[in-house]
Amino acid sequence: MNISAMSNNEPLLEIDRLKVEFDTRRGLVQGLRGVTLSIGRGETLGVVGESGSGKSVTAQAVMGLIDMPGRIASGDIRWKGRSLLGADGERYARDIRGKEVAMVFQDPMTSLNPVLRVGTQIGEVLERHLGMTRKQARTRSEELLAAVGISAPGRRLDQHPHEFSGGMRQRVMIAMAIACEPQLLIADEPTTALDVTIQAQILELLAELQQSLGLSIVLITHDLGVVAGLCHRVAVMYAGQIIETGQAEDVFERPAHPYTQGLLRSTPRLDEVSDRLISIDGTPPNLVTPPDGCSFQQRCPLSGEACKKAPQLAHIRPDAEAACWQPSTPAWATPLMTPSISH
Ligand SMILES: Nc1ncnc2c1ncn2[C@@H]1O[C@H](COP(=O)(O)OP(=O)(O)OP(=O)(O)O)[C@@H](O)[C@H]1O
Repeated sequence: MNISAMSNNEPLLEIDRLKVEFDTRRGLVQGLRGVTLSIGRGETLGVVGESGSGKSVTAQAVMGLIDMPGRIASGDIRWKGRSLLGADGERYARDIRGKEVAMVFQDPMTSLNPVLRVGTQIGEVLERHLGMTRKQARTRSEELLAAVGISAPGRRLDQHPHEFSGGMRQRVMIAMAIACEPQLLIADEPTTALDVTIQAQILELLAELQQSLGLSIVLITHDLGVVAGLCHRVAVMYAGQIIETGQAEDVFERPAHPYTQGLLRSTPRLDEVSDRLISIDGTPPNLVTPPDGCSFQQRCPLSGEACKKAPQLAHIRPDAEAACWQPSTPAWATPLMTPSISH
């Protein structure tokens, strides 16, 4: 399917009941246990959850970065309606990864080559993917550094990564990621390694780029504050599954899943003075032997008999879904719909 044949609100990326496993000495780790997600054009989706919930594996699967001992066990990943899996899909995926879909990682130092000048590294992307000459690539690299807010870009191109601060290195990574004018940028904890002021600047840059380039962004983070500032929609992950999803503002105002409520209680709010943050008791389940029923039941204050059966994501409001037998919201919030299975 080509772009012109697509309607504007058709999703760019669809992840469909994706299961990813890792064959380890501890046993078969079920990293993703049936993840379904879609991202529309110009949309920013926040993917949140505790460590080990499956956020990075979801991104890696889209980028084709699941290596041994991991494998995609079942499900599908589609870009503009076409699968990226299987022999045909792999060929298609090679054409779009790094070009139409690009990724930024948490630690730029692991992605940048320390011995090559920054200009050489950005230029290499432009020469390889866009067939530019060295001279064209140099001019474009300078424009890209300027676009991500790096001053004196011509001089900076001749420097090595260690001559840049952490925030500036992340800007370089963003410049490389947008070099081929992608439609989707996946950012995996892009600000976690940075201090708070620099974090805010990088998030502001992402928001600006989204506006100016019409980018869709998947922002992976464990920080709900980051999502609130930047994202239209949010997907909350727990133990390899999405347990709540909806418009970001809506989910933050009316979290329905007890896990989302716990995450929100453990996030500091600017408009509230609190002595102490409440953390969620307990630890996530072992993904070698996940529980039969709801994966949150051992930690859930509302857990009951029904939770011995696994809940599916179900509509709780027209625009929001939760995987919980007893979704609840604060008394002042819009009443919930009777759960109806949607997948
Ligand atoms: N290479 C691997 N080998 C074995 N297990 C893996 C591998 N990569 C991921 N996993 C497992 O898959 C699950 C999901 O991991 P993932 O890295 O996606 O979590 P995450 O939510 O991104 O956490 P973090 O915030 O710590 O990055 C975890 O149980 C993890 O141990």
